[in-house]
Order: sequence, then structure tokens, then C-alpha cells
Amino acid sequence: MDPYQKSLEDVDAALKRLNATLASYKMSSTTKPAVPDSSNTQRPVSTTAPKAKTSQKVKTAPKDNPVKPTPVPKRDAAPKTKVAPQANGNGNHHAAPTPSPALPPKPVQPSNGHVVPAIPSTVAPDNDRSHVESISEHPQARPGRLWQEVLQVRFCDRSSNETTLHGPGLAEMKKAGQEADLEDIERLLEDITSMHETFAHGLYDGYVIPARIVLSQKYLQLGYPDLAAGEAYKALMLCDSVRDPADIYHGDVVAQLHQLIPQIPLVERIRQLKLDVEGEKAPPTSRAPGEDMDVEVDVWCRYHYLPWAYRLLSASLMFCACLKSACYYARMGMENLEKSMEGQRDSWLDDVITGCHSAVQQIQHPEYVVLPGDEKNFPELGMVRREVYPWNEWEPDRMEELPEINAMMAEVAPKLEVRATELPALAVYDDEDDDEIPMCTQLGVFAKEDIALGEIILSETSVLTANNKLQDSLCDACNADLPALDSPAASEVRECDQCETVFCNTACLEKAEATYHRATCGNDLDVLLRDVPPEEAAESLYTLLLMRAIAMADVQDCHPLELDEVRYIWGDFIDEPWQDFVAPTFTHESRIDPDEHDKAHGDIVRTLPWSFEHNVRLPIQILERMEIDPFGESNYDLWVCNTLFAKFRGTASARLSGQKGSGTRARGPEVSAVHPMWCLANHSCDPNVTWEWGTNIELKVRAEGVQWHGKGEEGGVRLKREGGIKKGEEILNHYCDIELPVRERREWASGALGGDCQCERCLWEERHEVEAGGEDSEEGSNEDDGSDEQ
Ligand SMILES: C[S@@+](CC[C@H](N)C(=O)[O-])C[C@H]1O[C@@H](n2cnc3c(N)ncnc32)[C@H](O)[C@@H]1O
Repeated sequence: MDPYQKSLEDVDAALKRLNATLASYKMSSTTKPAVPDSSNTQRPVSTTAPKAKTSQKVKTAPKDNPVKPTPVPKRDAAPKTKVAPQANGNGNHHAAPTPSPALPPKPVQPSNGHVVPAIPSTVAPDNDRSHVESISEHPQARPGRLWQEVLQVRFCDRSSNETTLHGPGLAEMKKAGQEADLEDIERLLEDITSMHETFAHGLYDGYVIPARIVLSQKYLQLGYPDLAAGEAYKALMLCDSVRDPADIYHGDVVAQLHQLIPQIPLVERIRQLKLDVEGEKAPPTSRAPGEDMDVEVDVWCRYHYLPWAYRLLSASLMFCACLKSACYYARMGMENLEKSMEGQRDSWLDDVITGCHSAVQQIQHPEYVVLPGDEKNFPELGMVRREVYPWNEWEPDRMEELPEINAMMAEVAPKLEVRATELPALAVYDDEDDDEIPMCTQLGVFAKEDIALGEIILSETSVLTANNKLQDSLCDACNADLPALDSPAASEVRECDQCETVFCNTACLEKAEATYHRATCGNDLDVLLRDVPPEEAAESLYTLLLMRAIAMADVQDCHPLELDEVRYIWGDFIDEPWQDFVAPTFTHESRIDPDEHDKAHGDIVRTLPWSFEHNVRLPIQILERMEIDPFGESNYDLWVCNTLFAKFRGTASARLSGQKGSGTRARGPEVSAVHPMWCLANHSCDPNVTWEWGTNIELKVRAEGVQWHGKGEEGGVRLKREGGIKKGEEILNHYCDIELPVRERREWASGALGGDCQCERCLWEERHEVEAGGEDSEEGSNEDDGSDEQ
């Protein structure tokens, strides 16, 4: 068909759709239910039809945490802007007692001693519920600041012959680029908490695209570009679903937009629609002719929400150093915009591409060679903030809950107890600047009585396990090796009736059924993360652990942070992150200059490794495969996943595969697990226990101390100390192969410790210029063959 004729027909069709939409105004303004406002405390419940596609799992209400009279013991240290260079580091620190400006007094829910902003109890004048009835009848007049922000999300205005792009922009904090205004932080935290509540309790649900965009903006303003990327990606997924009637979310998203759009002032709606129809010279979408697409939904999605989703996603990813995916989404956004905006380029997206390329050029690493144009090979792993998020109500006050922790410990280690202990805060210690290492209070494990040599003092089992072998003979629950087919124990092996998952015996099968298996059974989750290339093996194990934790929470009907295996693990969180917070700026310069990218995190120390793939895309995919709705189930929000990852790094034990000495390169860790009591023991390179992990994980008292090796003034070796453990002595485990020389040991353990080990042996050997490892061969598989690590 003649293109001119076709475009005329398209405009004609669009005008017809517009007329139909305009004709529906009267009806919609009086009969469509209003979408409740997030900032109101008593709102009518949304009349949105229940979701048909995904199982809406029962949400567990947050624990009813009573106000605790005792203040939480602080882990304090002055955080510095220091980004750990290594990919796997769990760098981290706990902060030292610095006079803290902290946040001003807030209405806290002091369950755990962490700041939790409350939703304002006072209702703003414009939220006066006495107007509810009349407002429902005139939805465009709905009150509420947050909801108004959602309604105002706009991007494009085709009000002149030249298409112009503009939007609300990121309203910067009052003092962007300076120490943040506490009121600003407070207000944004309240907004974020309020939006979480709103998604969680169904006042409006997670399918409201502009609400996701607003939440993404707010995360970005508070220095959480990682969380902003997650929300922007969700907005993008929802926009895609609007344009694809076959998409599983299509019905819900469109239904939400049908409720939202009538609340946008009529004049504005007509203006936008008119401009759109007039400006639509070439239809940008691949809509089938005659397809019954609501013109308004299409306009708002295509011209307002989609561009914001691309902008926020690509810029946030760039700030998180995920340069490959940042470029990918910036280019995708550009292509999309150019189609719908007649070749107009978007300065944000251009900036992101420039910023990513400049960042790549700045990388100076002998092993990193990437051509500037090779965006597919741009780096993809960054570091983000690691903290107990201010809205996280699940983190327990471990000092307060020591009796509960000790009850759990008594079950697996009757002769041990957990106590508070002082440790060097390694992640905030920068030995170039600091004279003294700041200390922090954490937990440790201590002997309740004298314990003899060789005694097994802890034996623990866990189903929070993972392995990244697709075809291997491991029990799915405990991850122990399955018995050989010709061995007597082979008859005990059991298989799930529904799928082919194998367990070492009936006990493991029953435990799996009771704790997690129902969520994973037959869902083909294995293919997502198993048999990955060696360089991805470690990351994939953490994500597999996340997957198991999600399955456990789903089957046990609790919040993932509430699981016994997770609750008391300290995620090496930074304390008092706000004391040095500098409000980010979002200018052209801050996007194109890689030196400015760190500032998007509020200038706060970052120690949690993060990638788009493992922290956003895969968690969402895992949820979908388990038939958990990632938009409707806030228990599995991406901040929850970040918190779980923080807890797993530094506590998960892992077994390496590959045969040392045989010339075969190790493939990387293949089996991993979190044992919540075992992992409370701290590290020393002169440990008093060995550990071994088969079906159970065990701690055994060492027969004798480790040989220290040194040269120099004192010279020679230091005598081994006596074995055995005295009452009151701390149980010291080891997170690395203790046969290695000091430098290699430190390098290995730094991921789990957050910095260089400062144990007595390391300090002594460092002083005595150790050059070679010891000759002693210790018993126990873990330190002998170097095949295990924590
Ligand atoms: C497996 S956990 C040990 C239990 C932990 N102390 C707790 O309170 O839960 C590992 C974390 O403990 C701390 N840690 C353990 N051993 C340490 C050591 N020798 N020096 C400094 N920090 C240590 C680090 O913060 C590390 O990330």
C-alpha cells in the first residue's frame, strides 16, 4: 500500500479510537472505581479483579515486634568511601562509635534497633477522608501527594511541530551534591515505606506502572541505584505486557491503567491524546490493523512510561557499574524512542552510552582488554550498599535474642554458647590512612566447659543448600554425595514421586517436602543456573541459595528473612549509613563522567557485589517459575534478595570441585550451604577446630595448634600451642586453607572477612617475612586439599 495512504488510514483509525475513548469519558468518570491513594491511612480497598494468572500467595504480616527497652549495641565505625576491588569480596565493616548525626527522631518501629521510618500518623489536609465519597465520583480530583506524583508521571509533550522531550525530571533533594538534608531523607524514606506498604497490602497493586517509576526515582534519589534498576526493570516488563495481549500480566496491567488514567485531569488527557494523534505520522508499533487497543493506555505507556523506564534502568545500571546491560538498555530505549518520536534522540540515553564508554576507557587492568566498541564485553559486576534497609523490619536484635540463638545452638552443640565479642572492623579499615583498626561488636562462639582433643563439638544439618551441577549424584536436600549404586546404602536413596529429584534417604525426602520442595518440584528451575561457565560458578551458587531460600519461605509460609536458617546471620551490614550521605545529583555531567558515578550511591561505602543478572533478572525469573508473582508479592522484593545475598556472602560454605594436582583446572565451587549455627564461629589462621562437611557440617577440636612460619629477627618457626579447648575460650574456625603463606591466606579469606585477616598468626608471619607455606600437613579434608572454602 502507498505509505502516504497508509499513514492517513492510521491517523484515521487513531482518530476513531480517540473518539471512542472520549465518548467513554462520562461513563468512566462516574463509574470507574478510583484507585486508592498510597499516602492515606484508611482507604477503600481497590476493586481490581483478583489476579487470575499467578497464585497470590498469602502474605505473612510483619512480626509484631514489641518496643525493646534496651538500645541496640552499636557496631560503629566511621564508614569511608572505599570500594572493594574484588568481585567476590564481602568487604565490610561494622562501624565504630562515632558521634552520629543520624536521622532525627522518628516514629520508629523499634523491633530491631534499626531505623524504620513510619508512615506519618497525621493525615495531611489534602488527605481528609471526609471527602472520600465525592472524590470517588470525581476521580481526577483524588487527593494525596504520593498518588499525585504517580499521576503526574509524563515524559513527552508533542506540543510543537518539533517534538520535544521533557518530563518531571528527578526532583533533586534540596541540597543535592552536599550533605543531605535530613528532612529530605526522612520524607523519601517515608514515601518508599508507604509505597512498599501499598504494594504489599493491595491498596493499589504492583501493576501500576507509574508507581514503579516513582519508586525507582525515589530509590535513586536516596542513593540506591541497584534498587532503582529493579523497579525500572519491573516497569519495563509491565510496559511490554501492555503491548502484548498474550502476556501473562497484560490483563492486570491494562486494568490498572484503566483505573488510573481517568484520574488524570481531563484537560490534560485530551491535550495529550490530541497531540499524539496529530503527531502520529508513522505508527511506531507493530499493532495488527484493527486491533482493539485502548488508545489512551497506549499513549501513556508508549510516550510517558516506557521512556522513563529505559532512562531509569540504563542510568541506574551504569551507576552500579553494570556497563554492558546499561548500554544494552540505553540502545534499546533509543531505538524505541526514535521510532515513536520521529528520530528525536534522548539526551539521557545518549549520556548513558557516553558514560559507559568513558568508564570502560578508565579501567586500567592488565587482564582487562576490551575494545571501546565491544559493548557486549563491557564489565557487568559492581558493588552496592550493604545495609539493613531503613524499612527492613525483619532484622532481629541479635544481642536481645541471644537466649533464642543459644537455644538453637544447644541443639547442635551442647557444649557451646554464643556471646558478644569484639572484632576488628576490617571492611572500613584502610591501613594507608588508619593507625588503629576500629573495633566492632559481633557474635562469636565460646566453650561452656573444657573440651578434649578430637571431640566433635558441633554437628549441624541444613536444607539451605545449593549445587550447580546439573547431572550429579548429590542429595537435593543436604547435598551429600549419593551412595554408589553397588553399595548397601543405595537402597535407601529416594526419588520424588512427581519429578526426578533424588534424595539420599527417606529422612531427606521428608525434610525436603516439609521445607521447600513443593515450590521447586517440576518447575524446571535447574536449567536457570546449573552447569554455568566456571567464571560464573561462584555467583550462580549464591543465586541458587537465594532460590532455595525463596522456596523455603514459600512452602513454610513465612518471610524469607524470618527463616531459622537466615534470621540470625549477620550480613556484614554497614551501620549508620546516613551519617555521611551526600545527596546524589542527576545532571548531564554526573551521567557522562565516570568519576561521578560513585556519587549516585550517596558516597556511602559499598561492599555488596551486585549484577543485573544475579540481583534483578534471575530473581524475577525464579519467582515466576515458582509461580510467585514478582509484582504482587512484596515478600520477595529485590531489597529482600539483596539482604539475603549479603547474609550468604561470608557465611556460606562451599566445596570446590576439580582435582588438585591432576592438571585439571578447578571448575569453581559446586556445592554450597548455609549452616546458621556453624557460621557464627569467627575466623583465625591459628584455629582451634577443624571442620568437615558431608551430610552434616561438623566442628572438631584440633589435636594441636598450627605451626607458624617466619624468618627475620626472631627467625624460625613458632612452637605449636597445646591442643584442647578450655572453658570460656572462643571457638575459632578457619575460612581459608591455613597451610598457605600469609599473603595467600589473606587474599583467600578477605572475601569472607571484608579485609585482610589481622589474627595473631597473620600479624606475626607478616612481621617475619614469610615467603613459603608450612610443611605440616594437617588432618581433615578441608585444609589439606584446598578444596573447601567459606
Ligand atoms: C561467618 S561470620 C562469623 C560470625 C559473626 N561474627 C557474627 O556476628 O555473626 C563472618 C563475619 O565475622 C567477622 N569476622 C569473623 N572472623 C573475623 C576476624 N578474625 N577478624 C575480623 N572479623 C571477623 C567478619 O565480619 C565476617 O564477615
